[in-house]
Amino acid sequence: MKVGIVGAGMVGSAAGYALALRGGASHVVLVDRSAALAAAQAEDIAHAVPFAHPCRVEAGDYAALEGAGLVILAAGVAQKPGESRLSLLSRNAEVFAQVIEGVQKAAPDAMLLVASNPVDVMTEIALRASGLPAARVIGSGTILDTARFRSLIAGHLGIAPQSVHAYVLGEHGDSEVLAWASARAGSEPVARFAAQVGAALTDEVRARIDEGVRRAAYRIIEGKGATWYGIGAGLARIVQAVRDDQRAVLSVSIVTPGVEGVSDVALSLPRVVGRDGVVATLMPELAADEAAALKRSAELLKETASQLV
Ligand SMILES: NC(=O)C1=CN([C@@H]2O[C@H](COP(=O)(O)OP(=O)(O)OC[C@H]3O[C@@H](n4cnc5c(N)ncnc54)[C@H](O)[C@@H]3O)[C@@H](O)[C@H]2O)C=CC1
Ligand SMILES: CC(=O)C(=O)O
Repeated sequence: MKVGIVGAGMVGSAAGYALALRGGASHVVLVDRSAALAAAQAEDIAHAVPFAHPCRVEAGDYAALEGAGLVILAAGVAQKPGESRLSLLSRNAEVFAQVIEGVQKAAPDAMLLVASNPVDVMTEIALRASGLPAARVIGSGTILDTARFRSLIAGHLGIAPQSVHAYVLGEHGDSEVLAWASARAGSEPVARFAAQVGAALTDEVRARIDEGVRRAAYRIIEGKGATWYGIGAGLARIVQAVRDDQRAVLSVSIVTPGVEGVSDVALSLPRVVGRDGVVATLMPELAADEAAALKRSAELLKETASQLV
């Protein structure tokens, strides 16, 4: 599959690199308002290809996206230390007005995979501007937060993160919801698994994991200016699910008809992802406090998106 990436900064280039290493695309085209940056990133990523899988990597303008099956949108501004994702909205909404027009002229049917923050609201903007079906305008949503959650639970239990089945729901941002009630390690509820391996999930441990997930981006941005490896791998994972029609269950964001009484809001739930985009959505079992937090997250996103109209 030919994959376009608009925005060849840290996130876009990390996604291109992850695609090249994972063999997630046959052809990657990087587009940026700085043609020199896109060209440099494409050349650098192309030099990884001989060590990985066959893949043509090049830079281009929007016209070069023609024939792309999917376009990753990673253009715009990123958070400065201490800044929230939601504070980026007006600046990135302006960027998307140009970017989506450019993408649609060249590849009107390409699926859109949104990474730019605030990713849930940007997904709704991309949906409205493109006129594509909601299932084909996917935000990376909480795929990264879910990875952080699994990795911290796994570290506590002393097992591989791949053996943890747990999701972060709602906003990719401060109001996100760690779904503990449905979390499993192997086939066991995490608390039962934890008791069996002598690593009790006390309130203190849960609070430490919650903070570790919710504040991860702030910590990393403070330390190195931006985050890119985790999301780059997450974006490549979503692309592979689409390309290979995997029907993988991933926590991604699309505009959703109804969540906890809130209508038409983009947020993350576990969703089945394949060739046609999101083909099904799951509502995990939630504790009462988790359901209330998901409702608050949905209301916050709905309110934020409504300010754009
Ligand atoms: N969804 C997620 O989990 C994550 C999302 N992000 C978000 O991804 C976005 C990109 O972050 P970085 O790559 O770190 O930023 P960056 O500044 O390194 O890259 C952004 C790129 O967008 C380009 N750009 C800006 N306006 C453009 C336009 N009109 N047309 C084409 N290209 C344009 C810039 O030239 C720049 O190369 C940010 O909004 C950031 O918050 C970052 C990490 C994780
Ligand atoms: C920056 C961002 O959204 C993240 O790393 O979660």
